[in-house]
Amino acid sequence: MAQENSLTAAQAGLLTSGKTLAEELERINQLDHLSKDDQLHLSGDWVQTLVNHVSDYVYVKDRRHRFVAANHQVAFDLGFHEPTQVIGKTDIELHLPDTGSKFAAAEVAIMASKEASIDYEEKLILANGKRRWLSSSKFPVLNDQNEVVGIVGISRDITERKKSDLLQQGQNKVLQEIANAKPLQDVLETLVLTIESQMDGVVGSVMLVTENGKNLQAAVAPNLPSEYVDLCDGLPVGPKVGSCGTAVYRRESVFVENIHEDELWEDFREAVSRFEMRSCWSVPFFGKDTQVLGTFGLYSNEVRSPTEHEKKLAVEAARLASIAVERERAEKEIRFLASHDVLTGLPNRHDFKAKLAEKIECSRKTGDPVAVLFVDLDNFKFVNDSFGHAIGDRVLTIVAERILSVHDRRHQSIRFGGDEFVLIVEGKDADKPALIDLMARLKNEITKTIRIGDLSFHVTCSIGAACHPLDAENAEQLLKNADKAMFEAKSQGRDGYKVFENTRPGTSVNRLTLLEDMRSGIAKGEFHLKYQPQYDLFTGRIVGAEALARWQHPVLGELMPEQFIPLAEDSGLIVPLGRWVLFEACRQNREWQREGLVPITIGVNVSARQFRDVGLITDVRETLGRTGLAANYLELEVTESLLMQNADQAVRLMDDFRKIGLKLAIDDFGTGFSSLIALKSFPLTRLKIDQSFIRDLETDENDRSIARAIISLGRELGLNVVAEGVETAKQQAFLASCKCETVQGFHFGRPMSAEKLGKLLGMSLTTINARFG
Ligand SMILES: Nc1nc2c(ncn2[C@@H]2O[C@H](COP(=O)(O)O[C@H]3[C@@H](O)[C@H](n4cnc5c(=O)[nH]c(N)nc54)O[C@@H]3COP(=O)(O)O)[C@@H](O)[C@H]2O)c(=O)[nH]1
Repeated sequence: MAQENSLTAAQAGLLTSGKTLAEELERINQLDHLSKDDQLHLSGDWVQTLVNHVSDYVYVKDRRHRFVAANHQVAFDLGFHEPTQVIGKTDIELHLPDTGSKFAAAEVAIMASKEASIDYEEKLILANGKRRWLSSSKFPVLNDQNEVVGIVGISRDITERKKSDLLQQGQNKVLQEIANAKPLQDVLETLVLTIESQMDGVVGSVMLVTENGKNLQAAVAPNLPSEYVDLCDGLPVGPKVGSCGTAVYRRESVFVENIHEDELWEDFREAVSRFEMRSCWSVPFFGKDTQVLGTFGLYSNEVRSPTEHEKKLAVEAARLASIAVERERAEKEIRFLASHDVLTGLPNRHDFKAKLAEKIECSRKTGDPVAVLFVDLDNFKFVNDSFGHAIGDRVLTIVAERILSVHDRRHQSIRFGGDEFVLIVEGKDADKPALIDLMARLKNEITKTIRIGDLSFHVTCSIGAACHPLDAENAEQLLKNADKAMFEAKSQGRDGYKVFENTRPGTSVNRLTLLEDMRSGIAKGEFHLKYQPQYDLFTGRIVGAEALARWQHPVLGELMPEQFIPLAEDSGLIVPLGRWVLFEACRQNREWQREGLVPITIGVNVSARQFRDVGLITDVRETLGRTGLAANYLELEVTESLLMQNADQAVRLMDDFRKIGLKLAIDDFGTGFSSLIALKSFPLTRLKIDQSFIRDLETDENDRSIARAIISLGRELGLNVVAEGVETAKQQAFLASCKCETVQGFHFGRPMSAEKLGKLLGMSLTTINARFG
């Protein structure tokens, strides 16, 4: 008995601590002396005692779900004082309808199956709106006939654990969504819902700060009334703009306990009076650069401050919001960088064809034309070489800005490559007359003076346009044709514009094809030289000839330098082509000499790209060596602008050429910007007056003055002066009156074959010099 009693007592939790085993046994032995009544109490009520003191809910319900027995915890949490107050009632009567029905449904299933349900989760919302999660185990109670008479159950409140799980899951979900690059809205919504799951009667929102830092924009507020969200959207940031606007302004958390009384809400009190929220707590969040990105707001329907736990949650939420926003911005930045040119900020050629194809598709439906404009800066390398890449970059930025200003950003402008820009023009502006007007405006704007620091200069450009459906069916063709038109504009002397003309189908010039043709054409010997004679104006003798390249294209026929030299210069092919010209001109000149003809100087044009090529001096030396031509019969013609690109280097190279004994002529003199001081330092032998001053000599007094000045300047500097482009006897007479020594032009002879010039050189002076009579 003592044994039984001791077990019963131990089970009832009466084994007291701090006693030795012997003492305990002695104490239990004494229980024998208890009264029968006490013994009854101890043996019967221990269950009741236990049940009433556990924090779990313990209950028995009959077949109709009415409480038959319940412990104190059930009664208290349902708002009663005594368990007897719940007896006879059902969950549907005791809980909100939804919660009550869910309990009943689960118990119906247990009774029907006669199977216990162990440790399953139940969620309930209490009458005060608070949420609870229970872990319940319910057992069917069977009578002797094995019929269900009710259930007995025990439920444990696992709300805290559940919230902690939900928080953990929510945080993981947010981080996963960030890692998976989910849209920002989705991530922020998960975040808000996660935080809301932790608090009763509280809803959240995320407001973002606009790019200019001056306003708030509602990002997400899934459980706030949409009218309220609309009210907040666009609010300014300021010292007294509710909780959020002020938190951003102060760059610190703002916890407003009562929005109906706090002065920060004074200006919005009336507007928010129709909504339920009573307090608002806002925690701003920051980017890595310490700039405020937005704020995490919590609204409670009670007048109160947040608990310490709630504050921590809001701060954690703000931290996650900042990660999400920063990630989104970084991604936007990456996307922007992938599709835009960093220097000018314009879209780059990425996706260009797809975009153009889309516009063409659209134009097919609407019937409106689409045009492509190809803008290419002329001699942009000159800018880079002369002023350095930093200035070159600045020029490109200025050009991009100018392009945008011309059409007021109405058309998509793309930086297509180094110094190439492409515009997609839509609607009425894509009609040909409007296109021409647009190109003229673009050209005028781009060529305006550029001022960077102390520098002041111009860049010119060549523009081509092609239009869908007139000139091309698809995006690729449209771009190609605009490029061709641009190339035509370049070929016609640069600084111009051209609309595509499909006059010679199959034979029109395509830059890329032409480039390939040129590469193979050099190897196949498709190039030849023509020679234009230069005469001594007083003796009538041929004293020199200028070698001028021609290309016998297998399909296009004979091409003039203007049709291929710019492309050769841009592509670098001018170096091998120039090497061939140099060799051929020297070889031919030496051959005339071997034939016993009067020795003359042969002039060879050298472009800027060749001049920069470190191998030029070696090429010249080798050419002279291989052909056997004496250096004083070779003259290199360089342009004024070429010399000025890098005057110091030019002087050094020219000195080297002079040391070999070469002659050096400055071509197109008068069109560039060489200063007289610079001119003095170049070891030149000859000035060639540009054709543009000769053309109008008869009518233009200014041109006459310039020509006269150049001739006298040359004389002063001890240089021979050649007037080129002489077409009339009057021009010849004027030049003679100025004592210009040498002339070249159609009036005396067009560029001709080597054979023809050889014959001229072999003729007697009287025959050939009729014009000098
Ligand atoms: N780097 C290289 N440039 C070259 C080479 N071969 C030619 N060129 C350059 O191409 C430009 C055009 O040359 P071309 O079409 O041959 O024209 C020359 C003459 O035909 C023309 N000319 C001569 N006299 C007259 C005239 O009385 N009237 C008139 N309208 N044109 C005339 O002028 C061109 C020669 O000019 P210039 O070179 O300035 O002396 C030309 O600029 C060549 O430089 C090459 O191999 N490499």
